[in-house]
Amino acid sequence: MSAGFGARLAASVAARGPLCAGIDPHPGLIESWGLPLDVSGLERFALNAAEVLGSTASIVKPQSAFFEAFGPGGVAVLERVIDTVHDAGALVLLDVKRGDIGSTMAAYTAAYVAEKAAFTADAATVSPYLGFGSLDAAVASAREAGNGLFVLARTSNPEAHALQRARLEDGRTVAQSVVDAAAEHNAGMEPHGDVGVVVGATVAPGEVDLTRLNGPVLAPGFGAQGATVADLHALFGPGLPGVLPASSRDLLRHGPDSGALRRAAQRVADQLAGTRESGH
Ligand SMILES: O=C(O)c1cc(=O)[nH]c(=O)n1[C@@H]1O[C@H](COP(=O)(O)O)[C@@H](O)[C@H]1O
Repeated sequence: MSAGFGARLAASVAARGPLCAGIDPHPGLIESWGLPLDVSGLERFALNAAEVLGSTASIVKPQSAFFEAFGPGGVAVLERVIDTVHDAGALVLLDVKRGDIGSTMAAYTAAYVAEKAAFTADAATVSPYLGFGSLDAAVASAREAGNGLFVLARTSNPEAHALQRARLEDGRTVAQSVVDAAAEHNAGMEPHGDVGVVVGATVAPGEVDLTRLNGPVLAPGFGAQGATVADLHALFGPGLPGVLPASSRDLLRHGPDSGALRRAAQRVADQLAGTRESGH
């Protein structure tokens, strides 16, 4: 059996840095690459992006919604994207944000992260907002298969504030309770656990305490949603320990030229590694 997700992610980040490159084939982006708005255009867009970003970033996050929007043909393209990213040497975090009662979660788990799952991703995004316990079995079967989960805790969108900052009876915020539940699953794992959390790069510093998490933190909102490298440092600390800053549109707008897309991804990777000026 291959190493667990936490260990594979740590190795990939050590080799390539922490950038999580998103593949979000927005209709406007497909058209801006001069491609038709159909399954053939989606395929050329997404496979080109997968090849380039899969050879630059440590982990690539295809957003399933943009593939599902094209129907079964789009979903078939998503499957090829996963294979292409793997062939290029990166891990795949499939962004599906599933969340349901436990018995239904078992089917989503079989689709995405269990042993012999229908899609061969390394990890998937899930929502804990039917109660974190509804994800417990998914955590167990992902772990058994050597895969991971990223649980939404404090998301990057402004509509999330009221719900995720609300206080429980014990005084913790809802978002903090999600982080704490993930931490329980990760306790004692080395180099770190396989249950990540999502904390948007746009979130105000000090809102969420990640010190006990012992797992990866996906930080979308970096780039197109306005968060900068300086914001990441203010939020997560200077070394960005365990943090995977995620950017989709802000990278993809540099296509269709593969060289330009590769240079854009490398530039961001270098900024994150602190080898360049942070550029703002
Ligand atoms: O789970 C996610 O990836 C996610 C969580 C979150 O809090 N905010 C967020 O934007 N995302 C996803 O991250 C991507 C952001 O895309 P860009 O804004 O183009 O970089 C989209 O695929 C979103 O669905």
